[in-house]
Amino acid sequence: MSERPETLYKAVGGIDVLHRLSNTFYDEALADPLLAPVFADFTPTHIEHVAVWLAEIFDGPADYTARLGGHQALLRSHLGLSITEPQRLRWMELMTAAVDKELPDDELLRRRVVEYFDWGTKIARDVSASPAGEDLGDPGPTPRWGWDGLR
Ligand code: HEM
Repeated sequence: MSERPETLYKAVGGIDVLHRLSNTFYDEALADPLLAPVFADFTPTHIEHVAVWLAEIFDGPADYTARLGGHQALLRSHLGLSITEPQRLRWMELMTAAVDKELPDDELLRRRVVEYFDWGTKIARDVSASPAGEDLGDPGPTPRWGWDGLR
């Protein structure tokens, strides 16, 4: 078997694939009765921002930190959303389908990416229980997710 690329970012195929993943996911999420109300203030920049965040998480360029406010800004954008567990599970269901559609046919790669989403959606749900504007303190740098999960 050929060697795996060092990072999940390279293994998924880079920013264009992450952009397609984000796009496919939001097509479904915005049409979903359980999720659409949460995304009432959705703007198309969201699709690109999610792709840029994922690139950084999966060990690609740190552009979310360089131009979009980094880890703290990502957490802050979920404050006050009051995400329920059924909404988190629907988010996971739609994202897992998007992963199956857009990512290379590599079982381990897909599993690691979905594991990241499971971990990250729990954080989003927990943060979303606090009101908008809450001081989150310094959450530290953006986490990185690799072939062995969280580093
Ligand atoms: C690993 C999981 C997640 C990631 C990586 C993620 C990523 C992001 C990013 C990058 C933004 C900022 C977008 C921007 O700047 O325009 C954002 C905002 C947002 N996220 Fe998430 N998110 C996750 C989980 C969730 C979940 C589970 C929900 C709800 C069920 C959710 C709902 C939202 C909403 C409503 C916003 C603000 C909407 C807007 O700006 O239009 N997110 N998310």
